[in-house]
Amino acid sequence: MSQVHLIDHPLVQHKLTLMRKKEASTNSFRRLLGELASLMAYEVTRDMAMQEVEIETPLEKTTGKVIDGKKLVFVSILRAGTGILDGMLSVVPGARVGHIGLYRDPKTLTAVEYYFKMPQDMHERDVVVVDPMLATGNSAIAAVERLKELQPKSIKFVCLLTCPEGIEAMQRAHPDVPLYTAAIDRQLNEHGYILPGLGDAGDRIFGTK
Ligand SMILES: O=P(O)(O)OC[C@H]1O[C@H](OP(=O)(O)OP(=O)(O)O)[C@H](O)[C@@H]1O
Ligand SMILES: O=c1cc[nH]c(=O)[nH]1
Ligand SMILES: [Mg+2]
Repeated sequence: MSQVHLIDHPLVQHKLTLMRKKEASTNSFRRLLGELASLMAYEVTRDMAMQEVEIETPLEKTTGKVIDGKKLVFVSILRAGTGILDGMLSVVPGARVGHIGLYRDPKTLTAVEYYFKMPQDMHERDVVVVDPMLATGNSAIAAVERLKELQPKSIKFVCLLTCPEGIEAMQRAHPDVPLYTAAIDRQLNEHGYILPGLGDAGDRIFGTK
């Protein structure tokens, strides 16, 4: 069973509440998502591998620890993943980036792939997949399935919001992939939207509705 990390830090919860409000403008929704993603990056990268390097301060030689950001790949599920990606990159600017284009068929709610581009040597890399919403789980499950074909060292999944149905589906399909989320909402509605949720994440980030 995959671990579920609920990131309930007060700053994260505060920003999420502002984002949920229907009157939040595209501008503030996008800014808040970026800020939230930077905060979530702290939790997600907590166990990142470090290496010791020799450095010199103005006073003497010493050693310090650094991360190897290049081994980390953020994989954004288009479109809405872009909103999280920017915030994560502001904290780990050296990370590589992959993109998977997926949209949900509105009738069947299955994920349809339209784009896939990853960095090379994925088998040497730790992957963090980002998408604000884990609803039915179909998109996340399809994205992780595709990534597993490339045999990365590890895969984590980060979202802003999920629900019991999404967690259960992901745990059934990919029990080895830990989930990070800022909230677990009540349920899905009949159109596969999370309740109370925040609406359509892609439309709210890009102002397309
Ligand atoms: O768990 P699921 O039921 O698959 O739903 C979640 C997916 O739905 C949204 O994308 P959408 O299909 O709206 O595409 P978009 O990002 O291009 O708007 C969201 O960003 C996820 O990718
Ligand atoms: O509530 C939801 C569910 C899927 N995708 C969204 O953008 N919002
Ligand atoms: Mg959408």
